[in-house]
Amino acid sequence: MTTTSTASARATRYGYLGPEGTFTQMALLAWAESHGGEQTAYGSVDSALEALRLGEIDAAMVPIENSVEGGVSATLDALASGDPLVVIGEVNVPITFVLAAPAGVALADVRSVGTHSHAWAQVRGWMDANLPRAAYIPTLSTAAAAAGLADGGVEQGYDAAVCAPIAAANHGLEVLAENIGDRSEAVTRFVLVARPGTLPERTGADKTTVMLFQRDDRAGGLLELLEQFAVRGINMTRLESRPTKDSLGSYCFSIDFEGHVLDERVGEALMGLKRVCAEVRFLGSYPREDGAPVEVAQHTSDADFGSAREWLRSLRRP
Ligand SMILES: O=C(O)C(=O)C[C@]1(C(=O)O)C=C[C@@H](O)C=C1
Repeated sequence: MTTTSTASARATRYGYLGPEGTFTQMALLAWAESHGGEQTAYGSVDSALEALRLGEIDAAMVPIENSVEGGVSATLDALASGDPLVVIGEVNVPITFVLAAPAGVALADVRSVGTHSHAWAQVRGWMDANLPRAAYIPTLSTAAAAAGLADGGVEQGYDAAVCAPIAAANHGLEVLAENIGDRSEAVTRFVLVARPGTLPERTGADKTTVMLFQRDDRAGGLLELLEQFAVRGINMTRLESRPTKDSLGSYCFSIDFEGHVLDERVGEALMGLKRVCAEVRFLGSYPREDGAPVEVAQHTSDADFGSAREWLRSLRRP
């Protein structure tokens, strides 16, 4: 765990998936440009979120979703259980990978490659074409893979690392190949997570994240959840199922959707979900990074919900 301070008076204490040189740190540095703060690197998503739950830090930056490989299970699972946490912001980072190795190692010498599982999934095509026999060694982050090579790397059990260019430079590694990602436009979305008690203001360009646990397994059960969004004109931006870990075939659903808990249609949808689900874990409402305003579907504005509620009140108290 390493701490770097970038601001003065009562700095916010941020944690991130480290060590230095991860894409997660890039996300936090982008956030810190406008928010300042003190930064502490943790070895895993779990340890960063544990430190947050224990109050050692005020917020943690963690990866949640990649445009090529999808959801980051470690983050989704850590948010689904344990003391509640909420997302208060998001940062999208374009992903560029290099293959790096200590001086003297040539591409032809590489028999094994260390990196994070999400990074490996994004360079699989390049590996098949260029190092088809290389063994994959999983590491806790791309920067941890680079750090493991810094002292020769023999005991790490791999010859080269897939990492960000900055991680290769930080550890004095040589770049054997650049831009090895299979999709040049790959992006990872990171979320800044805090303890409950902070609700970012409604901006009109917001997202909300929830984790839904069903009451029972029956035909139409998922449809019942989804129609809570559909009938209120709410657009989902991510939907994933994760095992509840209780038994085989038991799943919960991690969902991001457009809108803020203070929007009437979102409030109504959350109440609908609360009625039909065994548990609704509210994981925060926060501004979208791209600032794209939510398109409010016909008959689903705050005014529409407000006048319908007034009408009902008039019927109940004639
Ligand atoms: O290992 C890192 O550098 C990370 O920040 C983690 C992570 C991820 O979990 O997806 C972030 C971005 C890349 O897609 C690969 C790995």
